[in-house]
Amino acid sequence: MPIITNIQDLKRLHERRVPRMFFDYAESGSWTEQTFRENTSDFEKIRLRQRVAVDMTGRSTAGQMIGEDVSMPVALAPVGITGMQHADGEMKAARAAEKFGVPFTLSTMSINSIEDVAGFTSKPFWFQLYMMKDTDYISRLIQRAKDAKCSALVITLDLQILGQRHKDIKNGLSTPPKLTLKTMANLATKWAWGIEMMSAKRREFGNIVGHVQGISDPSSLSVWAAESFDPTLDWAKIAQIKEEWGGKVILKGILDAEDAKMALKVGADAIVVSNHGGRQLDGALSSIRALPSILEAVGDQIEVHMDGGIRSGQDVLKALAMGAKGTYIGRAFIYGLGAMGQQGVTRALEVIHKELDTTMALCGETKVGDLGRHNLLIPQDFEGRWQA
Ligand SMILES: Cc1cc2nc3c(=O)[nH]c(=O)nc-3n(C[C@H](O)[C@H](O)[C@H](O)COP(=O)(O)O)c2cc1C
Ligand SMILES: O=C(O)C(=O)c1ccccc1
Repeated sequence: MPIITNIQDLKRLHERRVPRMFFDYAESGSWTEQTFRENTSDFEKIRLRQRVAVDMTGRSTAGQMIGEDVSMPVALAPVGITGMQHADGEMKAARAAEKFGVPFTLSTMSINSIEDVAGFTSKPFWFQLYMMKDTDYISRLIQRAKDAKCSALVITLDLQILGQRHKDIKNGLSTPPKLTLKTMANLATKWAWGIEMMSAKRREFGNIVGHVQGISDPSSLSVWAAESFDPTLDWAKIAQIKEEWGGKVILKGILDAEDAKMALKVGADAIVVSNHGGRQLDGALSSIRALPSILEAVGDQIEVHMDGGIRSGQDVLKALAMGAKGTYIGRAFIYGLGAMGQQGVTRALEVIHKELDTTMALCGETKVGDLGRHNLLIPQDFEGRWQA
């Protein structure tokens, strides 16, 4: 087994193992990919304050997210068609998260169903909901998530239509995928992935089986999303869904202080400051740059989480020190899954945990709860350079 010391190692193995179509799908941002790039490059602009001669024994990364104990405040983000990166990828990622003591979020767009994941794990996971036009179908999904004892509903608000991702169109990514000669030639070189995929329990969208009907062009992911998702989604509907669910609600995809205030008003338990990993509105602020104004607006009244661009434990530390109470990783765990299945997700979590712990020690801190702005050196123009 290769020696893996960082997330980039897993990314390289992922790219080698998984068909181009699915690697590109995971890696892509929308349009020019500016927001996607800045999600990571803006983390680099923040520097850390080194402190010395502080007793660094007894360190712990443990904390809580929405009242649930976590071994570190890093949840697995909902990622669509995770099961195409590795057979039964959602089940494997959920189990890795459970063993590590961090939350797993199952996407509506998963290959494994809610029931598949519930049957494979013993702790409650979180379910991510996309609001679709078919309200009966949404009600059934909510009931299934309740039956599976999911402990939070994560409602994603930033994808009622799909941002354009050039590579997905060129690669013919759709349901089912368009098998061009180029795609076939590439698939032929990914035989290890193919052989393993034949053992999958599920080979179709587990949560949305039977829901892909009456679409004018089912061969395009964006046409499918545009025709299935509810474009009339508004705060009143979000309040209704919250009522129907009756449990904890996390609103994901908030990037503006005004929207954060609306989330507070509908009574969400937490929000996720997120631009969908730079896959939706290209040109939007990076998540880490959007975070301070949102914390200022609602940070003392609601739990604020963030995702986007986290590729290391140092990034996690920066987000927490900035004031986020929790973080999520998307691609960082997908690289691990694509590279080595469950073991790879575990490795991604281990890498991030180690980096977080070491960085904490070198910053003179022993508890994640003690992290704060005092640990960071933030350039003067980092905030407030873009005024509405
Ligand atoms: C391949 C891929 C698929 C995604 N699918 C979903 C999804 O189904 N639902 C959702 O709410 N977010 C989805 N996201 C967004 C992630 O939940 C998360 O916001 C993002 O990946 C964070 O950025 P990062 O990848 O830089 O960590 C997806 C992201 C990626 C990369
Ligand atoms: O790719 C995504 O980011 C995503 O959330 C999605 C949306 C529709 C279908 C599959 C995935």
